[in-house]
Amino acid sequence: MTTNYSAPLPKLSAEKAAPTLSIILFSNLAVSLDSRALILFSIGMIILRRRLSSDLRQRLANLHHPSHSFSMHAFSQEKDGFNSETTKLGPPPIQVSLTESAGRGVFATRRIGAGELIHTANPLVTHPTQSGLDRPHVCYYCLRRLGKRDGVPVTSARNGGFWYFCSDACKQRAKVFVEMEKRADWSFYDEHCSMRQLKYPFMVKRLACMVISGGASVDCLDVLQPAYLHPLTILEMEEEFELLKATFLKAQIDDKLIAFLTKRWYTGALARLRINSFRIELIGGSYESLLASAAAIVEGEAAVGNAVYMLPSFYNHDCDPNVNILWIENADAKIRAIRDIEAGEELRICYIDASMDCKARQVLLADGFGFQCHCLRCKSGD
Ligand SMILES: C[S@@+](CC[C@H](N)C(=O)[O-])C[C@H]1O[C@@H](n2cnc3c(N)ncnc32)[C@H](O)[C@@H]1O
Repeated sequence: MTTNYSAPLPKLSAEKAAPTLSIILFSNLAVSLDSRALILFSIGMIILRRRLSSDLRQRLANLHHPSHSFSMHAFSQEKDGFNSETTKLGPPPIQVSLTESAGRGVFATRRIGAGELIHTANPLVTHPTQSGLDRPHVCYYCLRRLGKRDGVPVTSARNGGFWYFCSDACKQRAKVFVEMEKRADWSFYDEHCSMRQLKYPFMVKRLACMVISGGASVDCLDVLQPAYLHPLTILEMEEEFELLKATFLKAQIDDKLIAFLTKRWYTGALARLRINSFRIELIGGSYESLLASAAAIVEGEAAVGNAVYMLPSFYNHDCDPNVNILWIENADAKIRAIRDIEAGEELRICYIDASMDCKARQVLLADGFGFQCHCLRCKSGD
């Protein structure tokens, strides 16, 4: 992790803001009490305020302390992409804290056994690969493969094509971006990005549509670490930005709704997607989709799309990881321990193909993620 890291710290969760709210509520209640009760109440309030303000002071101090960390309980209070499976089981046994040299990382809060499902995560934004759009065989929302026996795909007319969904539920959920996509002619933007084989601009387009229709907050990716962008890359991104903005303007989307759409927002979103997005390769599902996956691998199209998540974005890399991330039948991620992990140990995934040799891994990590890997495997030259 680079020393000039400057990603913003996570915001206080609803739970952490609660003490301030309770002071206001108690103060209003005091108006209806008689004078004796009011004196007793006031003394109680002074004690309570002292306790609460020292609690708040401590929390603020923790935020600025180098060992700043936040538990998964704070995350599960937010709309961050956890699915019900995780919340039903309670907070996962991990916390995000600062590492010595790799920025923030994920640490075990208790011993985790080999094979244990640590947590699951739903994506914040997904997008199918280009081949999935040209010859639709994955759900436009959840990226599930559309096998013949998976039910008749629910389709929706699109400019010159169709959106394919695996179910009515996905079709409903996709409304937050599809309704906005339907209103515009994307031919220039899509062609520009497809010709350059770009994938992340499609995710930013989807995110922009979600923000406009109220399906995502404008700053939902801000907490993630941004990649360093070369000035020439920024220039190229600004060209894409102009096309995106022109598309919305041509579709006569209200100026107020697209006020957030600035060069800064666009490049900021891309900078975050570059190092935090996952390439989704499915490993299972129905017999039909297993066959479809096998056929796709033979054709060299193992990936069904890309997706970005909140919590999985905090996992650092190791060429010999102790955790892996799996996608069984759609873009919902499962994070599983590969071996036994002790309490306090950092959980790391492998960002790249671990079967490559040391030199190739080092080059890929430096070029793609901007860091030099010093993991034990790299140190041993393996
Ligand atoms: C997906 S983010 C991981 C979370 C990140 N550390 C943070 O604070 O948000 C990927 C970035 O983390 C840093 N990183 C991840 N693994 C690392 C490692 N093994 N050594 C140094 N930096 C690492 C790099 O800056 C990389 O671009």
